[in-house]
Amino acid sequence: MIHSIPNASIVIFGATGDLAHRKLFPALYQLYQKGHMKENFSVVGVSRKEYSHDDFQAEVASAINEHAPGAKSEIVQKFASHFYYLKMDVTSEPSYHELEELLNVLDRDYQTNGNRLYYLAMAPKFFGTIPTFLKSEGITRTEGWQRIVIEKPFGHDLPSATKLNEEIQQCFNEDDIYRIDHYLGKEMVQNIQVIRFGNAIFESIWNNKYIDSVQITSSETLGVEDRAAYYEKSGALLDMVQNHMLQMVMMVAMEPPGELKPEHIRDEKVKVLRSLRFFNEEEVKQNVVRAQYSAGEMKGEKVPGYLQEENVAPESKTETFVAAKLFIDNFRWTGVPFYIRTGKRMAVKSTEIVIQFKQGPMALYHAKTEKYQPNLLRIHIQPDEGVSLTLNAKPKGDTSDLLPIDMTYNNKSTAEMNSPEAYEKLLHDCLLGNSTYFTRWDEVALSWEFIDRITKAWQSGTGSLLTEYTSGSMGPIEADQLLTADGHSWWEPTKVREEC
Ligand SMILES: NC(=O)C1=CN([C@@H]2O[C@H](COP(=O)(O)OP(=O)(O)OC[C@H]3O[C@@H](n4cnc5c(N)ncnc54)[C@H](OP(=O)(O)O)[C@@H]3O)[C@@H](O)[C@H]2O)C=CC1
Ligand SMILES: O=C1O[C@H](COP(=O)(O)O)[C@@H](O)[C@H](O)[C@H]1O
Repeated sequence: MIHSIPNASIVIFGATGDLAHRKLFPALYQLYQKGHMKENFSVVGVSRKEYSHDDFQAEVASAINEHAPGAKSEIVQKFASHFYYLKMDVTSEPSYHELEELLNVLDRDYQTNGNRLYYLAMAPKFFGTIPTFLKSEGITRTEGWQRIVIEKPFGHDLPSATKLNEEIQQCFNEDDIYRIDHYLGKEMVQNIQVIRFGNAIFESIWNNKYIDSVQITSSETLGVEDRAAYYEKSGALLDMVQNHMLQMVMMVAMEPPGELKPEHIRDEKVKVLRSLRFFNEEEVKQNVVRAQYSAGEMKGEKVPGYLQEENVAPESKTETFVAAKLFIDNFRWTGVPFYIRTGKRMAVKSTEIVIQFKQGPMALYHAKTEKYQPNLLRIHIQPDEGVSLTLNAKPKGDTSDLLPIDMTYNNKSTAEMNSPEAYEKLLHDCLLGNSTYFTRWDEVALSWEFIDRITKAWQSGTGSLLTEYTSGSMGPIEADQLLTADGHSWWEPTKVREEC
């Protein structure tokens, strides 16, 4: 449900950066032009570059025109007039006094009641420093609420994430810490709950008695682009699996919450991680595949391999693709493999969840034909948003053959990725104090514990070896073998099927 956002000041640390320009300004703009933000708000952009307030407002307007197509210029101008700029090095204590002075003026001018949201759109090395100074310099000491949004990556392993968390928790209460995972803001990721718990026909068969296996694919066509400095250290495991992929697993596998309250939902999600089988080194080798893209062709154009990309070490062992077979050892899911895969430079940009149902007890029809397909429920996260259900029917006419048919609901079909919308939803929730779709510390800690075992096995050399896949493919053969060993195969994302 959409509510009006309370009066507040928003401080964006890293306001000249990529995230602020491509996602945050457009997301705030959408909230404003839809009327969810009234006039009583201010946004302070912070970074080290030299800008006047006017320059910054012009920059914000231009980012919105570029990244929010169709924005109306008079609304953009009015919206941008709420923006202020402070040149500040976040590591320098004295500059926080200037920030406080500016915020005090804005609190008064916009009657914000001292409500403040701090968004850390900065490199992770600053995630501990900023909250520490915000508290020590008294900026968080106002009458209103104080909330902080932390971008990813939240640490690079469990010890670093724990240390960071301790630093932040010394300055903000857990309830006021919003660890963002933008996949949780995606329309269809949020819809998983409704599809499951709002439809008796699904919830009653959502278990190992009726479900054969689950597949989650998030494939990208882009390569590492200009992010090698970050990506070389993270790879696909830390960049996508630790957060987005595990979040989707939790949403599919969680038990129904007692109530639709943030803590009830987050409690159920975290229970999934408690039941997730944590691999030993041998199990990592058997169940986790890692690979790197080699040169290939995308849309008829030659593209370089990962090792030829700018700022990538010539001998780099960073994985750009991960596939894994996961097990959730609980009453509902024992015996149902969860196959996940994600990678860069793959054939299509697509995120899809496929629930494969078991065959009925007697092969009345499918014994006679190869056209039989198991029933599949596909949840299309992006670029299309929707759900489809594959059934078997009889083709028209005098035949006993089978014809797989799709019943499809398309929520929205757009050429654009829906990330800005995800940020819009999440910013809206955060300004309203709703943390349902933000990650709680216990979720983050458990996901790191799971991931650290994989990293350790890879580093020790006992885990699976790094293999290769051609740019423009759907990943290495080893990822296919992970499934064929169980008599399964990857269901092609809908986009690939359409393009064939
Ligand atoms: N970009 C994206 O699509 C995504 C980004 N993220 C995360 O968001 C965060 C920001 O990413 P992104 O915007 O791409 O990063 P950028 O490198 O584009 O921006 C970093 C920002 O930090 C500012 N900055 C750097 N050092 C200081 C300092 N000492 N004091 C004040 N400001 C400083 C820079 O401005 P200046 O140099 O002027 O000081 C710039 O505004 C990262 O944690 C990233 O992992 C997460 C998901 C997606
Ligand atoms: O967090 C990240 O996500 C993007 C993919 O997001 P999407 O919304 O476009 O699917 C990924 O490209 C990036 O490497 C990662 O840091």
